Amino acid sequence: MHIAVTGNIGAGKTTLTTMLAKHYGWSAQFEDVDHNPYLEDFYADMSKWSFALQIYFLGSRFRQVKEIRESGKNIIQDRTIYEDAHIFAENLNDMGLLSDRDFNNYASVFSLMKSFVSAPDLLIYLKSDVPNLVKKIYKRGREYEASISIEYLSKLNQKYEKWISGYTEGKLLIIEVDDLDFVEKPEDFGFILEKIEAELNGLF
Ligand SMILES: Nc1ncnc2c1ncn2[C@@H]1O[C@H](COP(=O)(O)OP(=O)(O)O)[C@@H](O)[C@H]1O
Ligand SMILES: Nc1ncnc2c1ncn2[C@H]1C[C@H](O)[C@@H](COP(=O)(O)O)O1
Repeated sequence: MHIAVTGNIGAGKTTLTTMLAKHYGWSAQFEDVDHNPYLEDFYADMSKWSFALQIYFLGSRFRQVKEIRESGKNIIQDRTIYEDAHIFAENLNDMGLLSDRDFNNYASVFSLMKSFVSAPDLLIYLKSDVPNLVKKIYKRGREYEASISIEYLSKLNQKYEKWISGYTEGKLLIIEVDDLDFVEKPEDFGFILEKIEAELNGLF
């Protein structure tokens, strides 16, 4: 079984992935953030570092895809390789922060990799509006994320909505998280578990 949690920066993916892995006793796969050699530089100068960061995330996410394929374990994954390409890289190109030449180069590598990627059994999209994302990013307190603009988050949210509305690769569960506090309220976490189990009925 492979479940992936998807959503904008600060939506609660890492938190939910951790809680689900603990609840089901499954392995969790997290994004390469703390040891990422480009992320801090990227936020200081997006145009200069966007290509290097995209290639780094693509490689690191593809390593996870390979591990999921080979391990045979039940895995909960925090963000997918699709988001790197369809959300972040595309958005940087739209914003003029990743040149057409670099984006086309990136896209051709991604399209090659995509043929090796299997969709998760269930994709859980954590939908959140921009003011709530800002609050949660602030609560998390990573210094280099202080420069993230409302414009950047709004554009990413638009990309997410577009991508999710056309997602047909597998089962999809959309959870509106702004009125949920699955960290502090067990009943809110229970609500999410019920939804997941209803989607995966028969697969558990
Ligand atoms: N539903 C929620 N209710 C309250 N706080 C939340 C919720 N989801 C996430 N948080 C908090 O918001 C911050 C960002 O969450 P995180 O899981 O790191 O988001 P993501 O991995 O999507 O970027 C963390 O401090 C986390 O504790
Ligand atoms: N592909 C990416 N391009 C740019 N930035 C990215 C990409 N993938 C993740 N990120 C950033 C966004 C956050 O600052 C950190 C961690 O993501 P989060 O949504 O908070 O788990 O990496």
